[in-house]
Amino acid sequence: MTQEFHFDIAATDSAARTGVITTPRGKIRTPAFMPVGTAATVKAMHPEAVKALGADIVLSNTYHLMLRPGAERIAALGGLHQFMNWPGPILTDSGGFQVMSLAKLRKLDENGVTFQSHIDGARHVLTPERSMEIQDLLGADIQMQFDECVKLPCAEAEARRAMLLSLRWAERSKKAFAQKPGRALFGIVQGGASEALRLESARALVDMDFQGYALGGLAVGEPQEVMLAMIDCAAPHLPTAKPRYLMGVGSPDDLVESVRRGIDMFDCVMPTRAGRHGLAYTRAGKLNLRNACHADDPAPVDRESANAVTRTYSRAYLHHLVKSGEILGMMLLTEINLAYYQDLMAGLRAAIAARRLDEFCAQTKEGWRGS
Ligand SMILES: CC#C[C@H]1NC(N)=Nc2cc3[nH]c(NC)nc3cc21
Repeated sequence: MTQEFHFDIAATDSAARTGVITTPRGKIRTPAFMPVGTAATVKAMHPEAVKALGADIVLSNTYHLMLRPGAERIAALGGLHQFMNWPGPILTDSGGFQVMSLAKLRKLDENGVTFQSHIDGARHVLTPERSMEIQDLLGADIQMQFDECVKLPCAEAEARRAMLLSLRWAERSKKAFAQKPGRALFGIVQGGASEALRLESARALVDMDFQGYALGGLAVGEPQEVMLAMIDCAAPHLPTAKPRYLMGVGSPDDLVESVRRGIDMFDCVMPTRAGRHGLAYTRAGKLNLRNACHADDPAPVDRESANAVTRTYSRAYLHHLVKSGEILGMMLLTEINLAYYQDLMAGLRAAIAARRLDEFCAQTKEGWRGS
């Protein structure tokens, strides 16, 4: 097994790329969708099932795991892979976004963020150095720099202040990063909806030289065309040979349009969260199984699906489970949605390799129009 981290692009179709990221814990086929495993679990899914659906890598979170059960405890138990029974690659987010969105009584200064846990109110401090230490204790294969995630949208001056602080924290993250064989550290391009700030951030991070680059602070309520414009602005200034990761994105249409613009990695809570709320993502678009129109429908979600759950369980049964608040409803719909997301990514990879991406995207979107 290799002890290196490297990205090999196998084919391109316009700006889109397909390839493989090789890590000591396994290969990641790109474009890749990472199921979100925030608290060391992809909610409602056995890890074996997550793997069987086609996921090569999962995401977990520094913020949640430092609060409970604790990074040192996970390290003492053999690290996150052993703890959650996921032997494949794991990417950990660095905590900045979750501190902004979840923690109470946050105080931010040049050193880092002091905050109170949303779980028990305990006081914690996150700095670039502590975030790197936690991600190292977890044993993450891909670690993210610690950054300031200012609430967006915001004034350009505020976005610039946060972007510049995040650049200084990127330097400190890189300095504190325990470069163990095969481990990677990604920088995070900031800058809100400002092309100038995005360019400034991208260029500064590239000069620091990371193993991969993420785009953060998008899909936070801005129109899709603004998000896509930021990708068009930043992606060409990121090294072609390194992975590009769009954080927290997105809907199936977001994935398609971002892959076309050269994004290689994604994570999003949509498929898992929507599944727990009775919503199914399918080739024909979205299906709300809470809707009474499904109460007597014996048809499965998609009889052509490669996934057995999608192909066999009736809409009437799924409707019943969802309306009854049964745990099995969450499990089945989470599987249906992750299966669809992974099948979409597999289709995108194959289409790029065959240099027929435009045709694939047109066919895929035509299918959604059926909904
Ligand atoms: C500004 C910024 C930024 C990014 N910084 C870090 N560390 N994690 C993120 C996680 C995200 N999830 C979503 N969901 C829409 N957007 C995200 C953006 C970030």
